Amino acid sequence: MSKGTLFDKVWDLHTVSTLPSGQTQLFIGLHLIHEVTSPQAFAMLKERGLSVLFPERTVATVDHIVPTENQARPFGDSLAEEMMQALEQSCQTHGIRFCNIGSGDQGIVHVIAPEQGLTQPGMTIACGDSHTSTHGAFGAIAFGIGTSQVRDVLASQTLALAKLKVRKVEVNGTLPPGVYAKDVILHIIRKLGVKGGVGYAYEFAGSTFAAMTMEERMTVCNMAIEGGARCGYINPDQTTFDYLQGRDFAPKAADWDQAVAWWQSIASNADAEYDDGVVFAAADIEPTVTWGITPGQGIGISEVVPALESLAEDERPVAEEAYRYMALDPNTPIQGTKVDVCFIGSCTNGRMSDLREAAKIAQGRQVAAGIKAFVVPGSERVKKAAEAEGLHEIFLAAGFEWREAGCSMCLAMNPDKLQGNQISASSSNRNFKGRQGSSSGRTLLMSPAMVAAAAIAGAVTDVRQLV
Ligand SMILES: CC(C)[C@H](C(=O)O)[C@@H](O)C(=O)O
Ligand code: SF4
Repeated sequence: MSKGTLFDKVWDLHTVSTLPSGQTQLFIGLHLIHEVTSPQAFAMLKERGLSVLFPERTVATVDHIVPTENQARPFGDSLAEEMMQALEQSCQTHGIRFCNIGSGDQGIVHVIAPEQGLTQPGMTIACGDSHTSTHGAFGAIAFGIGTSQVRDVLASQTLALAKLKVRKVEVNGTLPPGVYAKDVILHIIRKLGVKGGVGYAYEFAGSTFAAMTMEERMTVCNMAIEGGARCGYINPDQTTFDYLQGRDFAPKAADWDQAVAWWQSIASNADAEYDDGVVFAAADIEPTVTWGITPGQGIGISEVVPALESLAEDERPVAEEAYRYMALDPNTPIQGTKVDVCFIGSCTNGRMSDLREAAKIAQGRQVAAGIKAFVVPGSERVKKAAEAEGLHEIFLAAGFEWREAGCSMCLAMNPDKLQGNQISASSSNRNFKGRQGSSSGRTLLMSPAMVAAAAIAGAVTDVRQLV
């Protein structure tokens, strides 16, 4: 087992007891909830006559079902309206802060907690959502949980968990222009596999991550789960502290210095021992695009869809399934693949810097004829900040639609859906079959700048020609 890592330190500090099962009873510092995975948990609580133990440690938002065009209540979709009402009611009953639509604080759960300064180094954070790994960017141990565990956290602020092993995933070097954090994580998942991280926490280390902004680090940690790692993290440093200082829920005055000292102390020791380690070079990473039906089926923009023979034996069945579903042929270039829809948003890439990079590509150019391109800010705050900077005007002038904040076509639990077998270029994190709202819809994952480039060209294109 690893020793002296941030993961070990934070885990040990939050251990309440060792259960007879051998599992750890772990204290959860921050519990984030949304409308999809909480209603049943609240219902289970009610059945047992239990209350929420620490309502002040729970924060709620609504994101998945939010319409990004017409937000008038009741929502057009009665199921969405029902989920919304259930969450509003539960928050009211239990005294939980709810970042509701129009509050100025609403947005995707993994966007709002960091931007409000709720996510801090050394915390344990849980949410009924797999992409909770995002918060690890701050040096928190953050992971997704199921509905019955949401119930457990509501009732006890603790969880019964088995400790993970720690793999150090090192990337060194400077990213070339046109290569982004998204490409780094798609590259890592491609190399280590979508199941490669099962049983592990990924510690992302090395000069490439050290040079990244917090938003870039969030993009990386967000997709740790797509590589099978339940959580991913980056040791807190000056970049982390600078991001946090002055945010609503960040420590203030004398508490700040004390907090920084503590945050520094929980970073992995120089001589920490890991269960495993891998090293990659930033120079080897190209703008990366998925061609298949798992986030691990990615290739560099200059590569061809891999031939079956070039793949490991255990990757072949899903590759064959992917050729059929995606209607893409092995040995053909991914560049030039025609797209129908271009989606910029999600908890992976719906933050300010993502919109800025996409806007740089869109500026002074036009979305190709017949392409539906739209931008969905990750939160109301992101939307407001982007508008203050005039980004919406750049997008609108280029022919993109500019929407309200939410998960939108990342998962299409709202009205934003692909039709038939449309292909989308998407800045989100999952390209599973049917993921974007049509059972035959197809998804190509890439960075937001690459999505903008695809919108302009009407096909998958190398953003490096446009930067
Ligand atoms: C709805 C929710 C449970 C789900 C998740 O856990 O990740 C969703 O956010 C997703 O991205 O598929
Ligand atoms: S944006 Fe997508 S990945 Fe993120 S929480 Fe929403 S549905 Fe899940």
